[in-house]
Amino acid sequence: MSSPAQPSKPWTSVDELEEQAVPHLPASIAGYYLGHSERGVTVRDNVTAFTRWRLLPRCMVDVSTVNTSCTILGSNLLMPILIAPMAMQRMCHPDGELAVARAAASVGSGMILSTMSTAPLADVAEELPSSTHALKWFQVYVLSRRDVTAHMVKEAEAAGYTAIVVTVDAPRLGKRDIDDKLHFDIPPHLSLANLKALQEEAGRPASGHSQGSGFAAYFTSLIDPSLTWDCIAWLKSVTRLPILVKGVLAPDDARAAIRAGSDGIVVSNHGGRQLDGTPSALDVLPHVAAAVAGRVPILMDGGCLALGASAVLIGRPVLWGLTLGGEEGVRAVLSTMRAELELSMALLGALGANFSGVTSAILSFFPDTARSLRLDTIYPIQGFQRWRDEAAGFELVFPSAWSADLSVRRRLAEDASWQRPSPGLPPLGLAPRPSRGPVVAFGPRGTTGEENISVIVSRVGPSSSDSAQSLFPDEEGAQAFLDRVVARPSAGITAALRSLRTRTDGAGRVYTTMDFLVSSPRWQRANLSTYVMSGQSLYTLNCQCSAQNASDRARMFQVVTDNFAVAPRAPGQ
Ligand SMILES: Cc1cc2nc3c(=O)[nH]c(=O)nc-3n(C[C@H](O)[C@H](O)[C@H](O)COP(=O)(O)O)c2cc1C
Repeated sequence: MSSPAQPSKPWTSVDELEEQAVPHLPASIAGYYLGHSERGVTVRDNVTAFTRWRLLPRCMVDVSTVNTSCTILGSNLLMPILIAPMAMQRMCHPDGELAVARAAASVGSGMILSTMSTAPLADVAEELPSSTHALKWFQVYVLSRRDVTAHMVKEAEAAGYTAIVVTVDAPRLGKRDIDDKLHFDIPPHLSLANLKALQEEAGRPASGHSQGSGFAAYFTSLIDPSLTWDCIAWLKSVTRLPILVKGVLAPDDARAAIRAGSDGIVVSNHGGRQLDGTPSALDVLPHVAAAVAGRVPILMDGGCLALGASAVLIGRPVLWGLTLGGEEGVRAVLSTMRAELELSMALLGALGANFSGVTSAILSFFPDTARSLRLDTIYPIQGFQRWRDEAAGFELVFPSAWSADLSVRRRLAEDASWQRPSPGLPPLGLAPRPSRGPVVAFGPRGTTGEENISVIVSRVGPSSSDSAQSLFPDEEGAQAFLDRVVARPSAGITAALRSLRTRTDGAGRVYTTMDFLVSSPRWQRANLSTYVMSGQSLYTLNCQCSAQNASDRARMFQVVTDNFAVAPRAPGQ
Protein backbone atom coordinates (compact mmCIF):
# COMPACT_ATOMS: atom_id res chain seq x y z
CA MET A 1 0.00 0.00 0.00
CA SER A 2 1.05 3.63 -0.40
CA SER A 3 2.79 5.58 2.37
CA PRO A 4 0.62 6.91 5.20
CA ALA A 5 -1.59 9.72 4.02
CA GLN A 6 -2.29 13.11 5.55
CA PRO A 7 -5.70 14.76 5.66
CA SER A 8 -5.87 17.06 2.67
CA LYS A 9 -8.05 19.55 4.52
CA PRO A 10 -9.46 19.91 8.03
CA TRP A 11 -12.45 17.68 8.69
CA THR A 12 -15.40 18.47 10.89
CA SER A 13 -17.42 15.28 10.65
CA VAL A 14 -16.86 11.56 10.37
CA ASP A 15 -18.38 11.65 6.86
CA GLU A 16 -15.72 14.14 5.74
CA LEU A 17 -13.02 12.02 7.35
CA GLU A 18 -14.23 8.96 5.46
CA GLU A 19 -14.36 10.90 2.17
CA GLN A 20 -10.72 11.89 2.63
CA ALA A 21 -9.40 8.53 3.81
CA VAL A 22 -11.02 6.12 1.37
CA PRO A 23 -9.19 7.33 -1.78
CA HIS A 24 -5.87 6.57 -0.07
CA LEU A 25 -6.69 2.86 0.24
CA PRO A 26 -6.57 0.14 -2.43
CA ALA A 27 -10.11 -0.62 -3.63
CA SER A 28 -10.40 -4.09 -2.08
CA ILE A 29 -9.20 -2.85 1.32
CA ALA A 30 -11.50 0.19 1.26
CA GLY A 31 -14.29 -2.19 0.24
CA TYR A 32 -13.54 -4.47 3.21
CA TYR A 33 -13.49 -1.59 5.70
CA LEU A 34 -16.58 0.12 4.33
CA GLY A 35 -18.26 -3.18 3.70
CA HIS A 36 -21.58 -4.47 4.85
CA SER A 37 -23.55 -7.59 4.22
CA GLU A 38 -25.99 -7.94 1.34
CA ARG A 39 -28.06 -4.81 0.60
CA GLY A 40 -26.74 -2.78 3.53
CA VAL A 41 -30.14 -2.18 5.16
CA THR A 42 -28.67 -2.63 8.64
CA VAL A 43 -25.51 -0.58 8.12
CA ARG A 44 -27.63 2.36 6.93
CA ASP A 45 -30.12 1.93 9.75
CA ASN A 46 -27.32 2.06 12.34
CA VAL A 47 -26.88 5.69 11.33
CA THR A 48 -30.49 6.56 10.54
CA ALA A 49 -31.62 5.26 13.94
CA PHE A 50 -29.93 8.23 15.55
CA THR A 51 -32.14 10.60 13.56
CA ARG A 52 -35.23 8.98 15.10
CA TRP A 53 -34.28 10.04 18.61
CA ARG A 54 -34.27 13.59 19.95
CA LEU A 55 -32.47 15.05 22.93
CA LEU A 56 -34.47 17.09 25.42
CA PRO A 57 -32.17 19.59 27.10
CA ARG A 58 -32.75 20.98 30.58
CA CYS A 59 -32.00 24.64 31.30
CA MET A 60 -30.37 26.61 34.09
CA VAL A 61 -28.06 23.82 35.16
CA ASP A 62 -24.55 24.71 36.25
CA VAL A 63 -22.44 23.00 33.61
CA SER A 64 -19.22 24.88 34.31
CA THR A 65 -17.71 21.47 35.01
CA VAL A 66 -18.67 18.54 32.84
CA ASN A 67 -17.02 15.25 33.55
CA THR A 68 -16.78 12.60 30.84
CA SER A 69 -14.76 10.12 32.88
CA CYS A 70 -16.13 6.71 33.83
CA THR A 71 -15.18 3.37 35.36
CA ILE A 72 -15.89 0.17 33.49
CA LEU A 73 -15.14 -3.21 35.03
CA GLY A 74 -12.41 -1.70 37.15
CA SER A 75 -10.77 0.50 34.50
CA ASN A 76 -10.92 4.26 34.91
CA LEU A 77 -11.28 6.09 31.62
CA LEU A 78 -11.40 9.75 30.73
CA MET A 79 -14.20 9.12 28.26
CA PRO A 80 -16.84 6.42 27.83
CA ILE A 81 -15.72 5.80 24.24
CA LEU A 82 -13.75 2.66 23.39
CA ILE A 83 -12.25 1.40 20.17
CA ALA A 84 -14.22 -1.54 18.76
CA PRO A 85 -12.31 -4.68 17.78
CA MET A 86 -11.43 -4.44 14.11
CA ALA A 87 -9.41 -6.90 12.09
CA MET A 88 -6.17 -6.17 10.23
CA GLN A 89 -5.44 -2.54 11.03
CA ARG A 90 -2.02 -2.63 9.34
CA MET A 91 -3.89 -2.51 6.05
CA CYS A 92 -4.51 1.21 6.84
CA HIS A 93 -1.12 2.15 8.17
CA PRO A 94 2.16 0.31 8.85
CA ASP A 95 1.85 0.96 12.60
CA GLY A 96 -1.69 -0.49 12.61
CA GLU A 97 -2.89 -1.71 15.99
CA LEU A 98 0.18 -0.30 17.77
CA ALA A 99 -0.68 3.24 16.68
CA VAL A 100 -4.30 2.78 17.67
CA ALA A 101 -3.25 1.52 21.11
CA ARG A 102 -0.90 4.47 21.64
CA ALA A 103 -3.59 6.94 20.66
CA ALA A 104 -6.15 5.31 22.97
CA ALA A 105 -3.73 5.37 25.90
CA SER A 106 -2.83 9.01 25.34
CA VAL A 107 -6.41 10.28 25.61
CA GLY A 108 -7.76 7.99 28.33
CA SER A 109 -9.81 5.78 26.05
CA GLY A 110 -9.57 2.01 25.65
CA MET A 111 -8.97 -0.54 22.95
CA ILE A 112 -10.48 -3.93 22.27
CA LEU A 113 -7.93 -5.81 20.21
CA SER A 114 -9.28 -8.18 17.57
CA THR A 115 -8.29 -11.84 17.35
CA MET A 116 -7.61 -10.96 13.69
CA SER A 117 -4.98 -8.37 14.60
CA THR A 118 -1.99 -7.86 12.33
CA ALA A 119 0.20 -7.07 15.37
CA PRO A 120 0.83 -9.65 18.12
CA LEU A 121 -1.39 -9.15 21.16
CA ALA A 122 1.64 -8.91 23.48
CA ASP A 123 3.15 -6.03 21.44
CA VAL A 124 -0.13 -4.13 21.49
CA ALA A 125 -0.44 -4.66 25.25
CA GLU A 126 2.85 -2.88 25.78
CA GLU A 127 1.42 0.26 24.19
CA LEU A 128 -1.42 0.32 26.72
CA PRO A 129 0.28 0.58 30.12
CA SER A 130 -1.91 -0.67 32.95
CA SER A 131 -1.10 2.28 35.18
CA THR A 132 -2.77 4.89 32.95
CA HIS A 133 -6.38 5.53 32.06
CA ALA A 134 -6.23 2.94 29.31
CA LEU A 135 -8.43 -0.07 29.12
CA LYS A 136 -7.14 -3.08 27.19
CA TRP A 137 -9.51 -5.90 26.37
CA PHE A 138 -9.02 -8.77 23.95
CA GLN A 139 -11.72 -9.88 21.50
CA VAL A 140 -11.97 -13.60 20.94
CA TYR A 141 -13.44 -15.54 18.09
CA VAL A 142 -13.91 -19.06 19.41
CA LEU A 143 -12.19 -21.25 16.82
CA SER A 144 -12.87 -24.88 16.00
CA ARG A 145 -9.40 -25.40 17.41
CA ARG A 146 -10.27 -24.83 21.08
CA ASP A 147 -6.64 -25.43 22.06
CA VAL A 148 -5.55 -22.46 19.95
CA THR A 149 -8.36 -20.32 21.36
CA ALA A 150 -7.44 -21.24 24.94
CA HIS A 151 -3.79 -20.48 24.25
CA MET A 152 -4.69 -17.04 22.87
CA VAL A 153 -6.90 -16.23 25.87
CA LYS A 154 -4.20 -17.28 28.32
CA GLU A 155 -1.62 -15.26 26.42
CA ALA A 156 -3.93 -12.21 26.60
CA GLU A 157 -4.34 -12.65 30.35
CA ALA A 158 -0.57 -12.95 30.79
CA ALA A 159 -0.01 -9.84 28.67
CA GLY A 160 -2.23 -7.76 30.99
CA TYR A 161 -5.52 -7.59 29.11
CA THR A 162 -8.24 -7.13 31.70
CA ALA A 163 -11.28 -8.63 29.96
CA ILE A 164 -12.19 -11.00 27.16
CA VAL A 165 -14.85 -9.95 24.67
CA VAL A 166 -16.26 -12.99 22.91
CA THR A 167 -17.96 -12.24 19.61
CA VAL A 168 -21.09 -14.33 19.21
CA ASP A 169 -22.70 -12.96 16.05
CA ALA A 170 -20.30 -14.54 13.59
CA PRO A 171 -20.71 -18.34 13.50
CA ARG A 172 -20.11 -17.68 9.79
CA LEU A 173 -19.08 -14.52 8.03
CA GLY A 174 -21.98 -12.45 6.62
CA LYS A 175 -22.45 -12.31 2.86
CA ARG A 176 -20.18 -9.45 1.90
CA ASP A 177 -20.74 -8.91 -1.80
CA ILE A 178 -18.07 -6.23 -2.24
CA ASP A 179 -15.37 -8.51 -0.79
CA ASP A 180 -16.48 -11.32 -3.07
CA LYS A 181 -16.45 -9.11 -6.16
CA LEU A 182 -13.03 -7.65 -5.38
CA HIS A 183 -11.60 -11.01 -4.22
CA PHE A 184 -10.59 -9.43 -0.94
CA ASP A 185 -7.81 -11.23 0.93
CA ILE A 186 -5.15 -10.57 3.56
CA PRO A 187 -2.35 -8.72 1.75
CA PRO A 188 0.68 -11.01 1.33
CA HIS A 189 3.00 -8.78 3.41
CA LEU A 190 0.69 -9.08 6.44
CA SER A 191 -0.43 -11.95 8.63
CA LEU A 192 -2.89 -12.58 11.44
CA ALA A 193 -0.23 -12.30 14.12
CA ASN A 194 -2.19 -14.09 16.87
CA LEU A 195 -2.89 -17.07 14.63
CA LYS A 196 0.59 -17.40 13.21
CA ALA A 197 1.21 -20.81 14.72
CA LEU A 198 -2.04 -22.10 13.27
CA GLN A 199 -1.18 -20.70 9.85
CA GLU A 200 2.26 -22.25 9.95
CA GLU A 201 0.77 -25.57 10.93
CA ALA A 202 -1.85 -25.55 8.18
CA GLY A 203 0.17 -23.63 5.60
CA ARG A 204 -0.68 -20.07 4.71
CA PRO A 205 -4.02 -19.80 2.97
CA ALA A 206 -3.63 -19.13 -0.70
CA SER A 207 -4.57 -15.57 -1.63
CA GLY A 208 -6.48 -14.54 -4.73
CA HIS A 209 -9.33 -16.98 -4.01
CA SER A 210 -10.94 -17.44 -7.39
CA GLN A 211 -14.47 -17.92 -6.00
CA GLY A 212 -14.77 -14.66 -4.08
CA SER A 213 -13.20 -13.41 -0.88
CA GLY A 214 -10.22 -15.50 0.23
CA PHE A 215 -10.54 -13.91 3.67
CA ALA A 216 -14.16 -15.04 4.01
CA ALA A 217 -13.17 -18.60 3.11
CA TYR A 218 -10.30 -18.56 5.59
CA PHE A 219 -12.52 -17.09 8.36
CA THR A 220 -15.14 -19.78 7.80
CA SER A 221 -12.46 -22.48 8.02
CA LEU A 222 -11.35 -21.17 11.44
CA ILE A 223 -14.57 -20.46 13.30
CA ASP A 224 -16.51 -22.95 15.40
CA PRO A 225 -20.07 -22.77 14.05
CA SER A 226 -21.43 -25.02 16.80
CA LEU A 227 -20.99 -22.45 19.56
CA THR A 228 -23.69 -22.25 22.27
CA TRP A 229 -23.91 -20.45 25.63
CA ASP A 230 -21.82 -23.26 27.18
CA CYS A 231 -18.77 -21.56 25.72
CA ILE A 232 -18.94 -18.89 28.46
CA ALA A 233 -18.37 -21.55 31.12
CA TRP A 234 -15.60 -23.00 28.97
CA LEU A 235 -13.93 -19.58 28.65
CA LYS A 236 -14.24 -19.11 32.40
CA SER A 237 -12.46 -22.41 32.86
CA VAL A 238 -9.43 -21.12 30.94
CA THR A 239 -9.24 -17.56 32.29
CA ARG A 240 -9.98 -15.57 35.42
CA LEU A 241 -10.73 -12.46 33.35
CA PRO A 242 -14.28 -11.12 33.06
CA ILE A 243 -16.07 -12.21 29.89
CA LEU A 244 -18.21 -9.83 27.84
CA VAL A 245 -20.42 -11.06 25.04
CA LYS A 246 -20.39 -8.99 21.84
CA GLY A 247 -23.10 -9.18 19.24
CA VAL A 248 -26.27 -9.37 21.35
CA LEU A 249 -29.45 -7.77 19.95
CA ALA A 250 -32.32 -9.79 21.47
CA PRO A 251 -33.24 -9.05 25.10
CA ASP A 252 -33.65 -12.80 25.68
CA ASP A 253 -30.05 -13.33 24.55
CA ALA A 254 -28.91 -10.68 27.02
CA ARG A 255 -30.69 -12.62 29.79
CA ALA A 256 -29.18 -15.90 28.54
CA ALA A 257 -25.71 -14.34 28.45
CA ILE A 258 -26.04 -13.27 32.08
CA ARG A 259 -27.38 -16.69 33.10
CA ALA A 260 -24.36 -18.24 31.36
CA GLY A 261 -22.05 -16.08 33.48
CA SER A 262 -21.22 -13.09 31.23
CA ASP A 263 -19.85 -10.05 32.98
CA GLY A 264 -20.99 -7.57 30.34
CA ILE A 265 -22.96 -7.23 27.12
CA VAL A 266 -21.98 -5.46 23.92
CA VAL A 267 -25.06 -4.58 21.89
CA SER A 268 -23.90 -4.81 18.30
CA ASN A 269 -24.88 -5.95 14.83
CA HIS A 270 -21.20 -6.03 13.84
CA GLY A 271 -21.49 -2.67 12.06
CA GLY A 272 -24.05 -4.17 9.65
CA ARG A 273 -21.53 -6.72 8.43
CA GLN A 274 -23.29 -9.92 9.50
CA LEU A 275 -27.01 -10.59 9.03
CA ASP A 276 -28.55 -7.84 6.94
CA GLY A 277 -31.99 -6.72 8.10
CA THR A 278 -31.31 -6.83 11.82
CA PRO A 279 -32.38 -3.77 13.85
CA SER A 280 -29.91 -1.04 14.65
CA ALA A 281 -28.00 -1.38 17.88
CA LEU A 282 -29.54 1.89 19.07
CA ASP A 283 -33.14 0.75 18.59
CA VAL A 284 -32.69 -2.42 20.64
CA LEU A 285 -30.53 -0.82 23.35
CA PRO A 286 -33.40 0.29 25.66
CA HIS A 287 -34.96 -3.19 25.47
CA VAL A 288 -31.65 -4.89 26.24
CA ALA A 289 -31.05 -2.42 29.09
CA ALA A 290 -34.45 -3.30 30.56
CA ALA A 291 -33.65 -7.03 30.34
CA VAL A 292 -30.23 -6.56 31.91
CA ALA A 293 -31.66 -4.33 34.68
CA GLY A 294 -28.27 -3.08 35.78
CA ARG A 295 -26.86 -6.53 36.56
CA VAL A 296 -23.86 -6.12 34.24
CA PRO A 297 -22.52 -3.19 32.22
CA ILE A 298 -23.83 -2.71 28.70
CA LEU A 299 -21.71 -1.33 25.89
CA MET A 300 -22.90 -0.62 22.40
CA ASP A 301 -21.66 0.02 18.90
CA GLY A 302 -21.97 3.55 17.69
CA GLY A 303 -23.04 5.13 20.85
CA CYS A 304 -25.81 6.23 23.08
CA LEU A 305 -25.19 6.63 26.77
CA ALA A 306 -28.60 8.10 27.49
CA LEU A 307 -30.49 4.91 26.59
CA GLY A 308 -28.71 2.54 28.91
CA ALA A 309 -25.10 2.03 27.78
CA SER A 310 -22.17 2.49 30.16
CA ALA A 311 -19.81 3.09 27.26
CA VAL A 312 -19.82 3.01 23.49
CA LEU A 313 -17.62 1.44 20.84
CA ILE A 314 -16.49 3.19 17.69
CA GLY A 315 -15.27 1.33 14.65
CA ARG A 316 -14.69 2.68 11.17
CA PRO A 317 -13.89 6.33 12.10
CA VAL A 318 -10.79 5.02 13.89
CA LEU A 319 -9.67 3.31 10.67
CA TRP A 320 -10.11 6.56 8.73
CA GLY A 321 -8.05 8.49 11.30
CA LEU A 322 -5.41 5.76 11.18
CA THR A 323 -5.27 5.85 7.38
CA LEU A 324 -4.85 9.60 7.28
CA GLY A 325 -2.51 10.21 10.19
CA GLY A 326 -1.48 7.05 12.05
CA GLU A 327 -1.44 7.50 15.82
CA GLU A 328 -2.04 11.26 15.49
CA GLY A 329 -5.04 10.67 13.24
CA VAL A 330 -6.66 8.26 15.71
CA ARG A 331 -5.96 10.69 18.55
CA ALA A 332 -7.70 13.43 16.57
CA VAL A 333 -10.78 11.23 16.09
CA LEU A 334 -10.98 10.30 19.78
CA SER A 335 -10.32 13.84 21.01
CA THR A 336 -12.96 15.23 18.68
CA MET A 337 -15.50 12.70 19.91
CA ARG A 338 -14.73 13.45 23.52
CA ALA A 339 -15.05 17.20 22.92
CA GLU A 340 -18.38 16.66 21.15
CA LEU A 341 -19.66 14.50 24.00
CA GLU A 342 -18.63 17.12 26.54
CA LEU A 343 -20.36 19.88 24.57
CA SER A 344 -23.52 17.80 24.17
CA MET A 345 -23.58 17.07 27.90
CA ALA A 346 -23.21 20.77 28.68
CA LEU A 347 -25.92 21.80 26.22
CA LEU A 348 -28.21 19.07 27.48
CA GLY A 349 -27.84 20.14 31.10
CA ALA A 350 -28.66 16.49 31.39
CA LEU A 351 -26.84 15.89 34.58
CA GLY A 352 -28.45 18.65 36.59
CA ALA A 353 -31.83 17.70 35.20
CA ASN A 354 -31.81 14.69 37.45
CA PHE A 355 -32.00 16.93 40.48
CA SER A 356 -35.32 18.24 39.25
CA GLY A 357 -37.28 15.21 40.27
CA VAL A 358 -36.29 12.63 37.66
CA THR A 359 -36.12 9.22 39.26
CA SER A 360 -33.22 6.91 39.88
CA ALA A 361 -34.44 4.75 37.01
CA ILE A 362 -33.48 7.57 34.68
CA LEU A 363 -30.12 8.00 36.39
CA SER A 364 -29.53 4.36 35.56
CA PHE A 365 -29.48 5.30 31.90
CA PHE A 366 -26.03 6.85 32.31
CA PRO A 367 -24.83 5.31 35.55
CA ASP A 368 -21.13 6.06 35.45
CA THR A 369 -21.57 9.72 34.59
CA ALA A 370 -24.32 10.12 37.15
CA ARG A 371 -22.11 8.49 39.77
CA SER A 372 -19.20 10.74 38.89
CA LEU A 373 -21.50 13.68 39.70
CA ARG A 374 -22.39 12.13 43.07
CA LEU A 375 -26.09 12.07 42.20
CA ASP A 376 -26.26 8.74 43.98
CA THR A 377 -25.97 10.49 47.35
CA ILE A 378 -29.65 11.27 46.71
CA TYR A 379 -30.93 8.57 44.37
CA PRO A 380 -29.90 4.94 44.06
CA ILE A 381 -28.30 4.32 40.67
CA GLN A 382 -28.61 0.80 39.32
CA GLY A 383 -29.15 -0.45 42.85
CA PHE A 384 -26.28 1.42 44.52
CA GLN A 385 -26.23 4.47 46.76
CA ARG A 386 -23.33 6.65 47.87
CA TRP A 387 -22.08 6.98 51.44
CA ARG A 388 -19.90 9.99 52.20
CA ASP A 389 -17.98 10.22 55.45
CA GLU A 390 -16.59 13.75 55.43
CA ALA A 391 -14.93 13.41 58.84
CA ALA A 392 -13.08 10.23 57.96
CA GLY A 393 -12.41 11.48 54.44
CA PHE A 394 -13.81 8.84 52.14
CA GLU A 395 -16.83 7.86 50.13
CA LEU A 396 -18.14 4.61 48.75
CA VAL A 397 -21.20 3.23 47.04
CA PHE A 398 -23.13 0.42 48.70
CA PRO A 399 -26.02 -1.76 47.51
CA SER A 400 -29.17 0.19 48.33
CA ALA A 401 -30.92 -3.00 49.45
CA TRP A 402 -28.29 -3.45 52.20
CA SER A 403 -28.34 -1.53 55.46
CA ALA A 404 -25.72 0.03 57.66
CA ASP A 405 -24.60 -2.13 60.56
CA LEU A 406 -26.10 -0.46 63.62
CA SER A 407 -23.55 -1.89 66.02
CA VAL A 408 -20.83 0.00 64.17
CA ARG A 409 -22.85 3.24 64.35
CA ARG A 410 -23.46 2.66 68.10
CA ARG A 411 -19.75 2.07 68.76
CA LEU A 412 -18.82 5.23 66.88
CA ALA A 413 -21.34 7.23 68.91
CA GLU A 414 -19.75 5.81 72.10
CA ASP A 415 -16.28 6.78 70.86
CA ALA A 416 -17.50 10.30 70.14
CA SER A 417 -19.06 10.72 73.58
CA TRP A 418 -15.86 9.42 75.17
CA GLN A 419 -13.97 12.25 73.51
CA ARG A 420 -16.67 14.93 73.79
CA PRO A 421 -18.46 14.83 77.15
CA SER A 422 -22.00 16.13 77.47
CA PRO A 423 -22.41 19.91 77.40
CA GLY A 424 -22.05 21.48 80.83
CA LEU A 425 -19.73 18.80 82.21
CA PRO A 426 -16.01 19.46 82.62
CA PRO A 427 -13.74 17.77 80.03
CA LEU A 428 -12.67 14.27 81.11
CA GLY A 429 -9.11 14.78 79.93
CA LEU A 430 -9.01 11.34 78.33
CA ALA A 431 -6.86 10.42 75.36
CA PRO A 432 -8.85 9.54 72.24
CA ARG A 433 -9.75 5.87 72.12
CA PRO A 434 -7.76 4.03 69.49
CA SER A 435 -9.65 2.88 66.41
CA ARG A 436 -11.44 -0.37 67.24
CA GLY A 437 -12.81 -1.48 63.93
CA PRO A 438 -14.67 -0.29 60.89
CA VAL A 439 -16.06 3.22 60.66
CA VAL A 440 -18.90 1.94 58.54
CA ALA A 441 -20.22 -1.48 57.59
CA PHE A 442 -23.11 -2.62 55.41
CA GLY A 443 -24.77 -5.99 55.09
CA PRO A 444 -27.91 -7.56 53.66
CA ARG A 445 -30.90 -6.86 55.90
CA GLY A 446 -31.65 -9.54 58.46
CA THR A 447 -28.30 -11.35 58.21
CA THR A 448 -25.60 -11.92 60.79
CA GLY A 449 -22.65 -10.27 59.14
CA GLU A 450 -20.82 -12.97 57.18
CA GLU A 451 -21.50 -10.90 54.09
CA ASN A 452 -20.42 -7.31 54.53
CA ILE A 453 -18.78 -4.23 53.08
CA SER A 454 -16.76 -2.21 55.56
CA VAL A 455 -14.17 0.55 55.80
CA ILE A 456 -11.41 0.79 58.36
CA VAL A 457 -9.32 3.95 58.73
CA SER A 458 -6.01 3.55 60.56
CA ARG A 459 -3.63 6.33 61.48
CA VAL A 460 -0.19 5.24 60.34
CA GLY A 461 1.79 8.45 60.73
CA PRO A 462 3.23 10.84 58.18
CA SER A 463 3.74 8.98 54.92
CA SER A 464 2.04 11.03 52.26
CA SER A 465 4.67 10.06 49.71
CA ASP A 466 3.43 6.47 49.97
CA SER A 467 0.10 7.47 48.50
CA ALA A 468 1.64 7.60 45.05
CA GLN A 469 2.80 4.00 45.20
CA SER A 470 1.08 0.70 45.34
CA LEU A 471 1.23 -0.68 48.87
CA PHE A 472 2.00 -4.12 47.50
CA PRO A 473 4.24 -3.78 44.49
CA ASP A 474 3.78 -7.36 43.35
CA GLU A 475 1.79 -10.50 44.00
CA GLU A 476 4.53 -11.95 46.16
CA GLY A 477 4.45 -8.89 48.46
CA ALA A 478 0.66 -9.07 48.65
CA GLN A 479 0.73 -12.78 49.53
CA ALA A 480 3.36 -12.10 52.20
CA PHE A 481 1.05 -9.44 53.67
CA LEU A 482 -1.87 -11.90 53.73
CA ASP A 483 0.29 -14.56 55.36
CA ARG A 484 1.36 -12.11 58.04
CA VAL A 485 -1.87 -10.24 58.72
CA VAL A 486 -4.79 -12.47 57.73
CA ALA A 487 -3.64 -16.09 57.98
CA ARG A 488 -3.60 -17.80 61.39
CA PRO A 489 -1.78 -21.11 60.94
CA SER A 490 -2.44 -22.15 64.55
CA ALA A 491 -6.20 -22.10 63.81
CA GLY A 492 -5.75 -23.69 60.38
CA ILE A 493 -6.66 -20.41 58.62
CA THR A 494 -4.93 -19.68 55.34
CA ALA A 495 -5.24 -16.75 52.93
CA ALA A 496 -4.57 -17.17 49.21
CA LEU A 497 -4.21 -14.25 46.81
CA ARG A 498 -6.19 -14.64 43.59
CA SER A 499 -5.38 -11.36 41.89
CA LEU A 500 -3.88 -7.95 42.52
CA ARG A 501 -4.56 -4.76 40.63
CA THR A 502 -4.11 -1.04 41.04
CA ARG A 503 -5.75 2.14 39.87
CA THR A 504 -4.75 5.75 40.38
CA ASP A 505 -7.10 8.64 41.15
CA GLY A 506 -6.85 12.21 39.86
CA ALA A 507 -4.66 13.19 42.87
CA GLY A 508 -2.15 10.41 42.12
CA ARG A 509 -3.24 8.17 45.02
CA VAL A 510 -2.85 4.49 44.23
CA TYR A 511 -5.67 2.13 45.17
CA THR A 512 -4.44 -1.43 45.47
CA THR A 513 -7.09 -4.12 45.27
CA MET A 514 -6.54 -7.72 46.30
CA ASP A 515 -8.89 -10.54 45.55
CA PHE A 516 -8.21 -13.30 48.06
CA LEU A 517 -9.72 -16.38 49.59
CA VAL A 518 -9.57 -17.08 53.34
CA SER A 519 -10.04 -20.74 54.24
CA SER A 520 -10.47 -22.50 57.55
CA PRO A 521 -11.28 -26.19 58.05
CA ARG A 522 -14.98 -25.19 58.45
CA TRP A 523 -15.54 -22.26 56.07
CA GLN A 524 -14.20 -20.35 53.06
CA ARG A 525 -14.65 -16.61 52.52
CA ALA A 526 -13.98 -14.56 49.41
CA ASN A 527 -12.63 -11.05 49.95
CA LEU A 528 -12.07 -8.06 47.69
CA SER A 529 -10.02 -5.52 49.64
CA THR A 530 -8.79 -2.12 48.56
CA TYR A 531 -5.96 -0.30 50.33
CA VAL A 532 -5.04 3.33 49.82
CA MET A 533 -2.93 5.86 51.73
CA SER A 534 -4.10 9.44 52.07
CA GLY A 535 -2.31 11.93 54.31
CA GLN A 536 -1.51 10.07 57.52
CA SER A 537 -4.16 7.41 57.17
CA LEU A 538 -4.44 3.99 55.61
CA TYR A 539 -7.94 3.29 54.30
CA THR A 540 -9.06 -0.30 53.92
CA LEU A 541 -12.27 -1.16 52.10
CA ASN A 542 -13.22 -4.80 52.51
CA CYS A 543 -15.98 -6.64 50.67
CA GLN A 544 -16.55 -10.14 52.01
CA CYS A 545 -18.88 -13.05 51.37
CA SER A 546 -18.89 -16.82 51.59
CA ALA A 547 -16.92 -18.53 48.83
CA GLN A 548 -20.17 -20.15 47.58
CA ASN A 549 -21.70 -16.72 46.95
CA ALA A 550 -18.56 -15.25 45.41
CA SER A 551 -19.66 -15.41 41.79
CA ASP A 552 -23.08 -13.92 42.63
CA ARG A 553 -21.46 -11.05 44.50
CA ALA A 554 -18.55 -10.46 42.11
CA ARG A 555 -20.21 -7.71 40.10
CA MET A 556 -21.58 -5.94 43.20
CA PHE A 557 -18.20 -5.94 44.92
CA GLN A 558 -16.54 -4.73 41.74
CA VAL A 559 -18.85 -1.67 41.59
CA VAL A 560 -18.20 -0.92 45.28
CA THR A 561 -14.44 -1.24 44.81
CA ASP A 562 -14.36 0.82 41.62
CA ASN A 563 -16.21 3.70 43.27
CA PHE A 564 -14.33 3.80 46.57
CA ALA A 565 -12.55 7.15 46.91
CA VAL A 566 -10.62 8.97 49.59
CA ALA A 567 -10.09 12.71 49.82
CA PRO A 568 -7.78 14.72 52.07
CA ARG A 569 -9.33 15.23 55.49
CA ALA A 570 -10.07 18.70 56.81
CA PRO A 571 -7.19 20.17 58.90
CA GLY A 572 -7.18 18.92 62.47
CA GLN A 573 -9.16 15.78 61.71
C1 LIG B 1 -13.13 -3.43 9.18
C2 LIG B 1 -13.85 -3.99 10.34
C3 LIG B 1 -13.34 -5.12 10.96
C4 LIG B 1 -14.00 -5.67 12.06
N1 LIG B 1 -13.44 -6.73 12.71
C5 LIG B 1 -14.04 -7.21 13.81
C6 LIG B 1 -13.41 -8.24 14.55
O1 LIG B 1 -12.34 -8.70 14.23
N2 LIG B 1 -14.07 -8.71 15.63
C7 LIG B 1 -15.28 -8.20 16.04
O2 LIG B 1 -15.82 -8.65 17.04
N3 LIG B 1 -15.86 -7.19 15.37
C8 LIG B 1 -15.28 -6.69 14.28
N4 LIG B 1 -15.85 -5.64 13.62
C9 LIG B 1 -17.10 -5.05 14.12
C10 LIG B 1 -16.80 -3.88 15.07
O3 LIG B 1 -16.19 -4.34 16.26
C11 LIG B 1 -18.04 -3.08 15.47
O4 LIG B 1 -19.02 -3.98 15.88
C12 LIG B 1 -18.58 -2.18 14.37
O5 LIG B 1 -17.64 -1.95 13.39
C13 LIG B 1 -18.99 -0.86 14.92
O6 LIG B 1 -19.63 -0.14 13.93
P1 LIG B 1 -18.98 1.19 13.24
O7 LIG B 1 -17.86 0.73 12.40
O8 LIG B 1 -20.12 1.67 12.44
O9 LIG B 1 -18.57 2.13 14.34
C14 LIG B 1 -15.21 -5.09 12.51
C15 LIG B 1 -15.71 -3.95 11.87
C16 LIG B 1 -15.04 -3.40 10.81
C17 LIG B 1 -15.60 -2.16 10.18
